[in-house]
Amino acid sequence: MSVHVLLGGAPDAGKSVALHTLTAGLMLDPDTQGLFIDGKGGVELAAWERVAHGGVRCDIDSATEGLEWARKRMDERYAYLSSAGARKITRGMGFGLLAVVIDELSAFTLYPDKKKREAFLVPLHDLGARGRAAAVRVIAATQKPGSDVVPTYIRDLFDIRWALRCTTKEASDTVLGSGWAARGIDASTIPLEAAGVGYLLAGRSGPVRVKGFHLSDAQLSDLAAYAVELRTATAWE
Ligand SMILES: Nc1ncnc2c1ncn2[C@@H]1O[C@H](COP(=O)(O)OP(=O)(O)OP(=O)(O)O)[C@@H](O)[C@H]1O
Repeated sequence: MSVHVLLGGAPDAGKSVALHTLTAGLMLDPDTQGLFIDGKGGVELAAWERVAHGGVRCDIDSATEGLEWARKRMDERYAYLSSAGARKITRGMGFGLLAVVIDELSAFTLYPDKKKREAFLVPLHDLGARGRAAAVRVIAATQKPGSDVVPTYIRDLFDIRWALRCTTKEASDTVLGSGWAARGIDASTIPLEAAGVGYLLAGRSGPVRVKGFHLSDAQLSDLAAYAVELRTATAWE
């Protein structure tokens, strides 16, 4: 099963809206735990603050600490699987999804301090590589999907890729995988005014042109408030 999602595209292509739509789908299940990391200083993911473990994390130290927290949860799940003789976390085992949502991944993958950058990349890679069986989902968006910006070994962990409008065919191919632009599937041909339109690669049949749902800021804050309400509902009963 495919799990991790990478969204790439030029400024104003519609990445944040798409990221929120996917996030809402996960966070409206009250069993989902969310880790939110915002490379844009908190402006993008602020709506999810109240359901974010430890709040929305903006600086690399708290982002890394959050990833290490998620990694511990993942290890606990693996320990459970091993004691239960099961291969993957499924409903009914008492664990919800663990969603790791990252906006502007490149703020961390390009962080100037190499030590801090690597401290961030190690748990991120581990969550990407081993998260599948442990019901951990990583969803990340970036304006700069190039291999010089997001290391290829990280990028390749994302099995669902959504290329919104890109500025060049190379950028489109970096999100989707090389060779698609030459075959006419090229997100740099998406018109400027077509925000939310992109090529979605999910599965074996190749990228499909899709338009994401447009979520207004008011709808987003309603959904986020509902996600909070769902988590406190039991306290009212
Ligand atoms: N699916 C959609 N349908 C219609 N309009 C959309 C859609 N998605 C986004 N938009 C509009 O496009 C504009 C840019 O969207 P958004 O902020 O998500 O882009 P972005 O790629 O995250 O930009 P940046 O990288 O600069 O933050 C906004 O005005 C938004 O309302």
